[in-house]
Amino acid sequence: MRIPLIAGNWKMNKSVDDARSFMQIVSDQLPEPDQVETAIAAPAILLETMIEANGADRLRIGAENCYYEDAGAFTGETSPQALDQMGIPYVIVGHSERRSYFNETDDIINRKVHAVYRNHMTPILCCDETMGRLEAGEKIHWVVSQVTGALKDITDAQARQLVIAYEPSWAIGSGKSASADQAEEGCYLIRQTVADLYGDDVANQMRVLYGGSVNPENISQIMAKQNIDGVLAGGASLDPETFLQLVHYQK
Ligand SMILES: O=C[C@H](O)COP(=O)(O)O
Repeated sequence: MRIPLIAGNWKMNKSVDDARSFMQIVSDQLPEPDQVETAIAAPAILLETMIEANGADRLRIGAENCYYEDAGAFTGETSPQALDQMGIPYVIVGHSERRSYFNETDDIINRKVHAVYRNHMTPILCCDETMGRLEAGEKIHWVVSQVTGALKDITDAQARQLVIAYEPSWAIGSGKSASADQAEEGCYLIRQTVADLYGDDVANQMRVLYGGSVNPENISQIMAKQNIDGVLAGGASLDPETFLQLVHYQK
């Protein structure tokens, strides 16, 4: 059984004080992780504050990015080894904002996926898709090539733990979510790609999330789809009450 994962990605939107007060509000209102797993990915500079404030320890505190080397002369980068030492379970890799603003290629993303696994964490691998590619009928090729590129030389055992998020760029921050059917189509395509690479058993264990303008009104329809195991929410994860509504989408 795949446990649902409701994850937030704060991006670069919160101060240390914001992070602390968010944790004070949500940390004792979250479900048991074996029912619904909850996570927030935050900038590295906020992680220590969040860990300290994670009272009931139910929220998984993830990182938004890391470098692909463990240590060395890489000014300004975040060490995956240090994240592991902090007890961080998840790292987002390959978000479309990293691909477009920081020129991250499939090769860089693949190196980061390896670095995350090497340091005992799990990547939340993001795959995007632009409206132009959708309209040009290139969606399948584009999604397949991102998944295949990111997973080069990743083992079956590693792929089994993987989380992949389908995040169409046109739905991110636009207020226009993909429909539940479109989200399901993208997530199905990702699962099929993993099945082609690693077999059905691995593909059926791996969790696939949808991200792009998820909110408390649309989450139930999205979560009802067969191939969608959770969401990666940006804007809707910033406000503690809204995040709690996402987390309790079944109520
Ligand atoms: O990682 C999260 C996505 O970029 C979605 O962001 P959004 O929910 O603000 O559209």
